[in-house]
Amino acid sequence: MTTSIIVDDVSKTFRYNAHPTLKQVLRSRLQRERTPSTFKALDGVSFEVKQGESIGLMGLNGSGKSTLLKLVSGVMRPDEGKVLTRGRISGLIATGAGFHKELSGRDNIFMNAAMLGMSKEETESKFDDIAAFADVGRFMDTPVGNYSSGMFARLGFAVAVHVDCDIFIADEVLAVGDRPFKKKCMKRMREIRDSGVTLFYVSHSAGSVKKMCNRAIVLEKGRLGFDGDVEEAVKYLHYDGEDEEPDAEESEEDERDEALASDI
Ligand SMILES: Nc1ncnc2c1ncn2[C@@H]1O[C@H](COP(=O)(O)OP(=O)(O)OP(=O)(O)O)[C@@H](O)[C@H]1O
Repeated sequence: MTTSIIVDDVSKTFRYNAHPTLKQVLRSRLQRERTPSTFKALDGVSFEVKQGESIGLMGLNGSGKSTLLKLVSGVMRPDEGKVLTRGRISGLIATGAGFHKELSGRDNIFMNAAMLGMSKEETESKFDDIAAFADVGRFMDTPVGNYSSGMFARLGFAVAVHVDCDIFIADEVLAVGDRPFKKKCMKRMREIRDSGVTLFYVSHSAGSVKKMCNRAIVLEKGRLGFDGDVEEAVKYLHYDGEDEEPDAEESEEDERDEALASDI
């Protein structure tokens, strides 16, 4: 099987406060603070993905999932290590990313599609399908600055799922959007997965990862905690003593996802 993604010993460092005020700088000097100003959001992460694998990316808040996806999609570069990908990448990394608030939904579809590598002709030929998927109705010609967060997600996801790609990245897909839209997204992602596209799917819900993915990667404070079978990954996360409270939320979310998945 062809290799789709190689992540080789990747690290990414951020500053805690990239733009401190003069007052903050002076205070920290006067108090001779020795707190570190940087931290590693990703620390020596390595794995390989074969074409057609569906990966569930899991981990607690702030563990580095979105950062990893940004590196895989090329939105960011690693400070150390390398990321190699094969083929065209599509997906939704952050709701509303790449949208111009003053432009209408229609104009943003063309602009977003161009950013994902689609020609104007290709977008024109798929426009009706994209608009039907987004289902924002008469708001299509309204500036997207007036859209709700759910409408943003609809538009972004509608464009992303109509790109012929080799790797599909889905972050925050189910975080916004109403139930019918989530259902539509899950169904479409399954179709994308079944067509042989490599799927990278971020979720806090064990239920939807089990349904959608054949492998799971768990990040823990920027490090690779687990890489392998989805069921094992879920057990691994539940055995983590820090996760008592989220377990309860997760089971509620799981129930909703179970219901969604069985609806499909
Ligand atoms: N551009 C940035 N500048 C500074 N810190 C950042 C930046 N992007 C992410 N971080 C920090 O890096 C860490 C990892 O963030 P990331 O968004 O990758 O986590 P996550 O696992 O996706 O979290 P969540 O589940 O909450 O979405 C967090 O502490 C976050 O505050």
